[in-house]
Amino acid sequence: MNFTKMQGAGNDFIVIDNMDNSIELPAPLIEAMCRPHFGIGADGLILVEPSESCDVRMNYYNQDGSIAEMCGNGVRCLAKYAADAGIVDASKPFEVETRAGKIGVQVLESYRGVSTIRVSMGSVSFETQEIPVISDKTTLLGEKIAYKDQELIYGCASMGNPHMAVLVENVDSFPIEEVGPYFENHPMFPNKCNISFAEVISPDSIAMDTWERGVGRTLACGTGTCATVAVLHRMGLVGNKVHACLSGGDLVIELDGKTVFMTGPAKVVFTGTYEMQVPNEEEALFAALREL
Ligand SMILES: N[C@@H](CCC[C@H](N)C(=O)O)C(=O)O
Repeated sequence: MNFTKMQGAGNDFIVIDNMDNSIELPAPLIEAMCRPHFGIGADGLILVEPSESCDVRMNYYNQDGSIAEMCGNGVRCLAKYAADAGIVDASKPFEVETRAGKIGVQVLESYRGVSTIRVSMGSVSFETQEIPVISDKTTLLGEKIAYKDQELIYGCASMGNPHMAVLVENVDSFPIEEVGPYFENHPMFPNKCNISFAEVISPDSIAMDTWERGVGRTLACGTGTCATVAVLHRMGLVGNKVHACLSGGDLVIELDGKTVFMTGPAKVVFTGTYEMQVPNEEEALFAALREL
């Protein structure tokens, strides 16, 4: 199977052309392809598909093979792929269909293989029912929650997928690997949750990292950054244009009412062919074949 490996701010994806709708990938096969060291290795897998309502469709899967409604860094990579392959005319803005709705995309510039892409990410929602998060309250913004002997301040938001933003004093020393999975699988989140840890540096600058649902710690999360900036803005901690410094790169987030815009990079890393019959992956392959 031919694929293109791409990354946006260090969040990496296997991108596969499915414009003829001929490819259906069972979850165990996606997991095998994304598995670091044994597979191609990626945080997620994107099938580039035709759309009836937009210029192109993003069919997104997490590293563990689970479906996600939306991926911010992934949509920039898909946009670059579609532009480079001539699937869309990138000289003007275009639209991408996702499970979270229509996303507006504009390729701002391409320089030395890196495209800078501005994405209209749609509306943020703070409604607990929409996120979803189980609570008596209609929104959770600036709430306190206990973790072991600590009291953490957090807020929740949806960018089509669920997010919890936790305020931390120092993102580099915070035990993300421990706290991330605890909240990802917390009973308050019926669909699990992406957990971002944010340090406010100034009203227009934050440092953050995300523990992603279905993946683990990643170098950047686009929807997580949008949700976190929106939560921090509602808590009065940042303005409406914020520079986010993530482990894998930087994103700029702008808020216009409830609409969120994200600007960041997208790059092709390499192209290749995935050999399906690798001995170490026999079990995953058999499981995948059983599902076909
Ligand atoms: N990396 C992404 C988010 C991918 C989906 C997420 N793990 C989920 O399950 O919702 C991004 O850049 O937004």
